Amino acid sequence: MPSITEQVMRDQFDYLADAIAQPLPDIGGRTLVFLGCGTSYYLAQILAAAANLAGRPAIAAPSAEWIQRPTAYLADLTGAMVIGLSRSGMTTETVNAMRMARAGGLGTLGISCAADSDILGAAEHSIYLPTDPREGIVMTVSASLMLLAGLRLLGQSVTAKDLIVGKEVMQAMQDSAGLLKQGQHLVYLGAGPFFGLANEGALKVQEMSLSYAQAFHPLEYRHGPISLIDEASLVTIIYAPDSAPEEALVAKDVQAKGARVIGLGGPGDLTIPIPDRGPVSALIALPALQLMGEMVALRKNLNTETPRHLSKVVMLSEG
Ligand SMILES: N[C@@H]1[C@@H](O)[C@H](O)[C@@H](COP(=O)(O)O)O[C@@H]1O
Repeated sequence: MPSITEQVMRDQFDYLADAIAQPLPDIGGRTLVFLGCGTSYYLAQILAAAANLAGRPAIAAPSAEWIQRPTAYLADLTGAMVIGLSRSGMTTETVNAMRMARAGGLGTLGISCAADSDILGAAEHSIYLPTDPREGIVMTVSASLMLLAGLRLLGQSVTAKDLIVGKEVMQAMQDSAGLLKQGQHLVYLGAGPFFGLANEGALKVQEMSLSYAQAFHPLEYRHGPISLIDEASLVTIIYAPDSAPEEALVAKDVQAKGARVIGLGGPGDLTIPIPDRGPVSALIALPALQLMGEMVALRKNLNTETPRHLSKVVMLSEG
């Protein structure tokens, strides 16, 4: 019988189908600042890249960084719209960043999966995305829901077909079971909008399976980190269609040094085809990376319902 975490991952497509046509606020033409913590920050990275690719200036920053030093990220804040992502809507740094932005006269939009949460109350505009109540500490369906809403906000249309393909890609990830081994060094590589996705793949497998994982831009990996590659390495590459030939060379390079490769949208020991849907491909691939985290955890006999040292919300105590 699948674990609850796996069941929630598999059922996420029903929640996504419900959210696919949800009305969203108009965010105008301002510079966008996407903020979040943990998974929500990595979604921010994907969305900022997607916005820039669509001709819309945007940055992503961890909420805590934005509170402390916004001008280290954006010199001129005039007219910016700050978009805070938070499943719980209660993460202290993200809520405070939203309050600070609003007090400073910036536009604010909160995206959350918790109705009546602080972030939704703090922002001028809000998007509430009902999520699966069975979702545990590790964020899965909510991450996909916030990514879906963010992509749609940027004018990307996500279709029912995209969700079907996402389900197929997740199913295909099952075939990676033969590549998973104890004590593996896990690496996730992705370019452009897929860099945030690589970060999220690495975070997921760390949270779920207590495995050491790293994420890099594909061609950056050869500039030092490749020294760690050996027979115990499993490298997952989310191929960007416009740089896939170069990324395939990285795959060959790490394979020659003993690593096995999972290629999402490109060559590897296991290749999982992904259609070229621009940044929407990040949403198509996300559930598969979540499933991979669960598969690695199961191999280590870990229960992902109770991940070590983690809680669903991290709040900084007062004083
Ligand atoms: N362990 C969780 C992470 O998994 C999550 O990504 C982060 C952001 O949570 P939220 O989106 O609710 O702000 O909080 C905690 O750190």
